[in-house]
Formats: sequence, structure tokens, C-alpha cells
Amino acid sequence: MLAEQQPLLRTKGLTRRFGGLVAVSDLDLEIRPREILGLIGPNGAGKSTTFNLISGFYKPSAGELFVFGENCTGRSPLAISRLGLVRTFQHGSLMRSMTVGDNILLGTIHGVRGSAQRRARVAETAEMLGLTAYLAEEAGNLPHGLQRLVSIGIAFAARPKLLCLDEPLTGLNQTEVANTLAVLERIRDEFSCSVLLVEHNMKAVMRVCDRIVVLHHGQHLATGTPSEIRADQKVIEAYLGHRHEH
Ligand SMILES: Nc1ncnc2c1ncn2[C@@H]1O[C@H](COP(=O)(O)OP(=O)(O)OP(=O)(O)O)[C@@H](O)[C@H]1O
Repeated sequence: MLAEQQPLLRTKGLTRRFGGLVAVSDLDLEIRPREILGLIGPNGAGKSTTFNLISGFYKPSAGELFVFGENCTGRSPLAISRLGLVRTFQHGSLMRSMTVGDNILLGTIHGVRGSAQRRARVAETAEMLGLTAYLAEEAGNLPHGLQRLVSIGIAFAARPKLLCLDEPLTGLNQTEVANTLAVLERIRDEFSCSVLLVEHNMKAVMRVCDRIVVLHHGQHLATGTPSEIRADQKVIEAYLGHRHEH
């Protein structure tokens, strides 16, 4: 198989139990180069657990995780991030009392050598996110939507090959959502970076994702393009028929 056709990430039978509860069960999924993959499902479906398993924050109870072809099962989050998989956190990952520029600089620490190169990376990242005018502002003073973009900026400053975003649209207004989706498309198209998007905003997921994986009760329910998922009877019954946005 040609390198560019290999999935960036693949799970095989990935399982995580918490006591008697199986939060993720026997999950096979793959993330391909240059795609935005949505991970959706009702509350408690296992999305966050999957996200934590993929980024190394949880160890699987069973199954395997391959990142860029390497077996990463049981590896630490730092070891996995050094391969080029970077994640954000549901409630943002920024330092409120630091400037936007210094926040983005944090994201360059492991991946970029030399202060001039780091400054250039911060400037390029800020430009890409539309944050150049705010570089000297304290991050905590920015509107919520811009703070969320700064969190993406910190993660993207490392120039990952796979960017994993945990509910990046929560609390954003329509303009901010549209803005963030445009950023995700640029990340995919201009930097050839894949994005894993865990998100409850279905309209946004349907608009921006190339493919979508649906979980239900910790199990894989469906995978497909947005139009395939919208038309999937199992998905409509389990999820899309109800309104689970929050
Ligand atoms: N650390 C934990 N300890 C015990 N149970 C957990 C833990 N994390 C998750 N669970 C349980 O695992 C199941 C899956 O939870 P998870 O948070 O992965 O779902 P989710 O799809 O992300 O939900 P939401 O949309 O509400 O964020 C739930 O029943 C949850 O209560």
C-alpha cells in the first residue's frame, strides 16, 4: 500500500471498561490523510473515552492503537503527541493570564527549535486563525469564540499531522462557528492535516466533515459521508431523530 493511502490512525478492537461498564467496545476505526472525521453519538456514547484512548490519556482494556503505522497501544500522551497527534480539551487549553502570542508559543515548545523559528511559527499560526491583531492581548480578556481559536492555535502550532478537537464549537455563536469551520478547512487543505472532530453541533458536523463515525452505547453504529449518515436508518433511530445538541 502506498504511504499516502495508509490511515494516519487505526484502532483494532479498541475497548475500555470502567468497572462493569464498557464505555467503548471492540471499536475499529481509521482516520485517513487529509480528512475531517467527525465522531458523533448521543451523550454517554463513548466519544470522549475514544478520544482519550486515541490520544493516550486512557489505556485500553483491550485492543490496539496504531498511529502513523506504529503500534502505540499503551503509550503515553507525550509519546503519541511527538509522533504528530495533538489534541485539545473540552474546556479549552489556554492560559488566561498569558498573552495570545505566549499561549501559541507554548504549542511550539516540543516541535520547533530556536526563538526566531518559534516566533515565525507563532506569527504564521496567528495569521491562519485570524488572531494577528490579538497577539499582545491577554487571552482571558478575549471573547469566548476567540479563546476557542487560541486553544486550536496552541495545538496547531506544533503542526501536527492529526489534530484532535474535543467539542471546539460549544458555546459559539453562528458567526464564530462559521469562522472555526473555515479554519478547520484551511488546516486540512493548506497544511494537509487531518482533523478528528468530536462535536454535538450536527449542522456543523454535517457541513464540514468528509466522513463521520457514529457511536452508540460504546459501540460502532455507522461510518459514512454526511449524506450517508443522514440517510442511515439506524443512526436516525439512535441519534439524529432526537435533538442531542447542547
Ligand atoms: N472515568 C470514568 N469512570 C467511569 N465511567 C466513565 C468514565 N468516563 C466515562 N465513563 C462512562 O463511560 C460512558 C461513555 O462516556 P463518554 O464520556 O465517553 O461518552 P460521550 O459520548 O463522550 O458523552 P458526552 O457526549 O456526554 O460527552 C458513560 O456511561 C460514562 O458515564
